[in-house]
Amino acid sequence: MAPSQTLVCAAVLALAVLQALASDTFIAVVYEHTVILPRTIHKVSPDDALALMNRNMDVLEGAIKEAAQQGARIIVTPEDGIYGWVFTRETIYPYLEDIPDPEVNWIPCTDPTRFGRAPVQERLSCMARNNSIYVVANIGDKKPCNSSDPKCPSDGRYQYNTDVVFDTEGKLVARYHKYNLFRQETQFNYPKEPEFITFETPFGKFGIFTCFDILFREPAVVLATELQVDTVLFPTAWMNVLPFLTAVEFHSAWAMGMGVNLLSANTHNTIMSMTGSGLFTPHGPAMYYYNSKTKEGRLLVAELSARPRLSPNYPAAVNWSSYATSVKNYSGENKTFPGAVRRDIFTFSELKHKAGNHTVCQKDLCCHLTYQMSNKSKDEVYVLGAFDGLHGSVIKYHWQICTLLKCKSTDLSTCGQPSETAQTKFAMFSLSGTFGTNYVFPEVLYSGVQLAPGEFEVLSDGRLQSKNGTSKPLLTVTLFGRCYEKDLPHPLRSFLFLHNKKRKQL
Ligand SMILES: CC(C)(CO)[C@@H](O)C(=O)NCCC(=O)NCCS
Repeated sequence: MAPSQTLVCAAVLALAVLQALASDTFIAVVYEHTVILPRTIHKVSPDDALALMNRNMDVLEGAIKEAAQQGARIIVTPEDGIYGWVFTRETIYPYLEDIPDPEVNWIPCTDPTRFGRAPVQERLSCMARNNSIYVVANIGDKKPCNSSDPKCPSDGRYQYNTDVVFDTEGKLVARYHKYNLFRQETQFNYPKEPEFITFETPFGKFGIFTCFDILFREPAVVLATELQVDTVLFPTAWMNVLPFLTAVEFHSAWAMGMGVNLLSANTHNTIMSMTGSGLFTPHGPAMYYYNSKTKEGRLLVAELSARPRLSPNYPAAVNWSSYATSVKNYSGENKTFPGAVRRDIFTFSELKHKAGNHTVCQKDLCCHLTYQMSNKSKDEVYVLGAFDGLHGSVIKYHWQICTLLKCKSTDLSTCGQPSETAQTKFAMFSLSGTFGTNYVFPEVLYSGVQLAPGEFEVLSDGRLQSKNGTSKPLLTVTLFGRCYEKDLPHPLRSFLFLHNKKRKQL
């Protein structure tokens, strides 16, 4: 055979083998872990730090074994799941390890000292290897630097909030440094550039990012649209915020809006309002958990499609403004009034009747609603709301929101305040808006912060509508739009940079 023929044969063979190994579906697990927190805010010894991390890893090991027994190929554990979040730069230091670039081909379980002391990576690697399962965890990376690097912090090291993935042999296959740090995370540095981390498996192409990242373009949207991942791994420590940003509500909406699977493992801490994990698909949640009452974590198992993408050009396949720009405004006699959802001033219009059509507009956004309530209770008020503007006090990013919302009480000044329960079911709703973006996330939230799997759909003309009415009372139906190109530059990135430089000069 000519060399070129041999090459072709090898390629064909390799493809055949890959196809035989590839599966249409796979079982995945996310574990909502109640993190055991350090008992002191003071700096501890490396041994004490490891002891605390081992207590958390003891619990995670139980979850990993259980996941493997249930046939899962991959398990996701939460952000800050091994040591918590109450730290300064100094006090987190004993918890950190140097995490190498996965291209070094390292199995910590079989070669634990190759890159210095790394007991956490060793144990995670062994848990993956001994149970033949991909393990996804969140730990801290430290990278020494010196004055030859003008951005090197004064204490001589970078510290990163880091996701790691170990494959079924225990090999480190992915390392991701969190790009969009949340405000209190001063123990960590921002990476200089966003990282777009992916890896291939027989059950699809995976991407990874963490928590606050999900609200921004880089790396989250780029992974889904340009790098075309099938499933996103998402360790998080998410603090629920009603009405639009509870964990299960927004994370399920992101999976639908982007047309990918999202495996979201949240930390469980009811005092911090952290609960809500799930295995979310483009068609809705396969499994989810929200419990603000118990202290217990929860293992969630579901079988997912390995190739869930609806089309290669999703989400552009949905024209979010098509319907809304084609209809006339339902103006009528409806008065509008302003109301605050936290600091954002929405334009609201009360749904006074049992059924009807409404339009409200703010700036460039007009929202249309057609609805029918099953019962119109005197004790409850619903509004249609619109918001088009910058959200956030420190980090400012642009939202366009259309929402059907239950007010906290019958007093209209409470519209937009958090409300967890409702009594009114809807026989139908259809919500649309004149969005200036392709990135719109459809949320439906029922009383008790419950999702509505299979009970609503998004049409290609951008309408979010019920299929057969709502099986439970409704808290909110929301089209959550993000205009990434109108976001302001991140103020904290440069602030922390200058801050570190100044500390160095002192
Ligand atoms: C929901 C949201 C965004 C509202 O401002 C906020 O409550 C939230 O949970 N942000 C992400 C939190 C995060 O990155 N945690 C990791 C370190 S504690």
